[in-house]
Amino acid sequence: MTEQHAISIQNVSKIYQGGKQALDDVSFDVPQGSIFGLLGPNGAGKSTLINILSGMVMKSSGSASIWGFDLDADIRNAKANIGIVPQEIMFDPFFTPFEALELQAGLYGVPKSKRRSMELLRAMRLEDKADAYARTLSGGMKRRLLIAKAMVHSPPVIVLDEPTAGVDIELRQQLWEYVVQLNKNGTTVVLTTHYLEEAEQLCDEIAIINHGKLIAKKPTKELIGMAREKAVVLTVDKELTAAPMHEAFEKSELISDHVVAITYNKDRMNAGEVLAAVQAMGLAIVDVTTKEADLEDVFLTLTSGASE
Ligand SMILES: Nc1ncnc2c1ncn2[C@@H]1O[C@H](COP(=O)(O)OP(=O)(O)OP(=O)(O)O)[C@@H](O)[C@H]1O
Repeated sequence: MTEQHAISIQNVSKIYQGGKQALDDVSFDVPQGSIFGLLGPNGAGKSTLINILSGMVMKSSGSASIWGFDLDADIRNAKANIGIVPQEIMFDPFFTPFEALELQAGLYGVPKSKRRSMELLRAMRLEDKADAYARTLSGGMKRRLLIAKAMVHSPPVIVLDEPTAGVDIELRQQLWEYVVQLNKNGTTVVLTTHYLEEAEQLCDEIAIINHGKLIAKKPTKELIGMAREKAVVLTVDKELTAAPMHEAFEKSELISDHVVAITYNKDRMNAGEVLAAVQAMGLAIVDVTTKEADLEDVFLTLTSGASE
């Protein structure tokens, strides 16, 4: 058994009945101890991949292992080492949160002495709802209960599929704080999210899937470094009737009479050269702000480029 990867995915493909190819030869590893982001536009294949890991969807080919246990050869141990928080909220409405956790722990064969239902409810700030019916919980509370459910068997890897979809900002912040805490305590966290800003802040490493294919997998900082386009916003001394254009600029847009936003390719020129080109057009520069690339830029560039 190899222990260096929390999850290893090798050449995994999935073709659903009816012929839809949701995953096409996807391979990547999730390092132990990381917070790993799995990003992609709607329908990219993220849920399919997560459902394969949870055993809910059968892959068509390839192999995968969790904490070193092969999904095909040793599904029991593979499952024992992962906790999956699904995208959809599903509960038996007649159980209380405490009962739901006890039941889940029972399903995983966690002995009574090792159960930590109250501890998990406290961590998810649900202790005062321990004995309420699940159907009386708010959407955010249900989502937190789902996270607690995925943790009953103390798995070293937890996967959160869009955990903050439809959750208000304050609660999102709380959920992420808990995720960070969980990770600090040694749990490897894999998450899918549409909120690129959150992925950028939280994740050590990010994989991007588009149309079933892995199109990037890098440490977050490197991925952001892949953005080629940078922008400067210049305030000039003269009133502008048209945006100053130069063949080396990617784009030039008039923001107001005196302000122009210029996008350039950082491989072709630097900010100094952009300023020099504008000055050479007879304009004096009064003020400059630069815009750093973020994950959103990279994401859009990669996902639009790979769609052909
Ligand atoms: N059971 C199924 N049968 C046939 N096609 C499916 C099935 N489940 C998903 N698909 C298709 O496979 C593709 C990938 O879907 P998947 O749900 O994995 O994407 P996703 O990246 O998780 O998207 P989202 O962010 O919207 O959840 C989509 O085109 C989807 O319509």
